[in-house]
Amino acid sequence: IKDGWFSELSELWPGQSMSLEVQEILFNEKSKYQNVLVFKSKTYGNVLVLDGVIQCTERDEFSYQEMIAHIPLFCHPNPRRVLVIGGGDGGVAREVLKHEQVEKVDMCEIDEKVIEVSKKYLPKMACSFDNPRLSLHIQDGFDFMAKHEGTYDVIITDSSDPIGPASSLFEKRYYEFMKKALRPGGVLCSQGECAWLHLDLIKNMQEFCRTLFPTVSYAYTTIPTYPSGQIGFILCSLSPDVKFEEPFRVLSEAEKAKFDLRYYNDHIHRASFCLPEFARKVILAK
Ligand SMILES: NCCCCCc1nc2ccccc2[nH]1
Repeated sequence: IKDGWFSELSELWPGQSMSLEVQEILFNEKSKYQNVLVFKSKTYGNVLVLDGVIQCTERDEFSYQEMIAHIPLFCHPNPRRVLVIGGGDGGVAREVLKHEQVEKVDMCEIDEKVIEVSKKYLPKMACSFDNPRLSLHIQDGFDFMAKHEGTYDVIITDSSDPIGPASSLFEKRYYEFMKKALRPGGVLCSQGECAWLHLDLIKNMQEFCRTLFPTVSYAYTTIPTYPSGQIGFILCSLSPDVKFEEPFRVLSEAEKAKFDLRYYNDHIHRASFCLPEFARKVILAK
């Protein structure tokens, strides 16, 4: 942090950097796995940073949390068992629990320091940790996945980036384990980086996913504080009949009111799968 500004620098986005003006540093310590920083920003609320990379801000987190959770959940006819890998801020769990038919959410976060600071400094995201339907596991998601077979209807991988503790979550072996952990008709949705920055990584992941799943697709959302202002999602289904682009279920106006959504709706669901030509021809090429 220099002259009151935080700048996000990473070899994952060379030559560019997002800066946020800092009002106050709230927390800054090394956990067992990474440096954990929380600061109060001038215009984006509290900001969580892991090893110098922005993970979420209070002002725009809803875009990512709603889309990574509701795109897969509204594509499944009756999701009862859900697994969230990562997402220590609790935002994804908050969104998943809005679905009443979900009986149990298992959440696996490797770094309990992330949960601790989220509860303290990101209360609107960490609001579901005491939900009786949520079961929290402080564990490496890769190891957790290897121990669960035929259990989950939906698996959401809300990981940080491939550099650091989440690197194993971007490998084919992890997707092989997720395939085993899913129930018939199961779907998965993973943090899928950015087409402006990581097209080769996305292409490679889509290719190995196609060797494992009959249905594979890619969507993205706009979010000011992630590099290049957007982030994507990798979607896979064990069912060959799923059409991710068309929500299987659409909420009534009454149900919509209860979900209190600020980003997700069925229109943006469909639109999020429309890719610009430079990305479509690489990512969706069979
Ligand atoms: N450079 C884009 C990073 C995307 C990060 C998404 C994300 N945000 C998180 C917050 C807490 C724990 C895990 C998380 N994963």
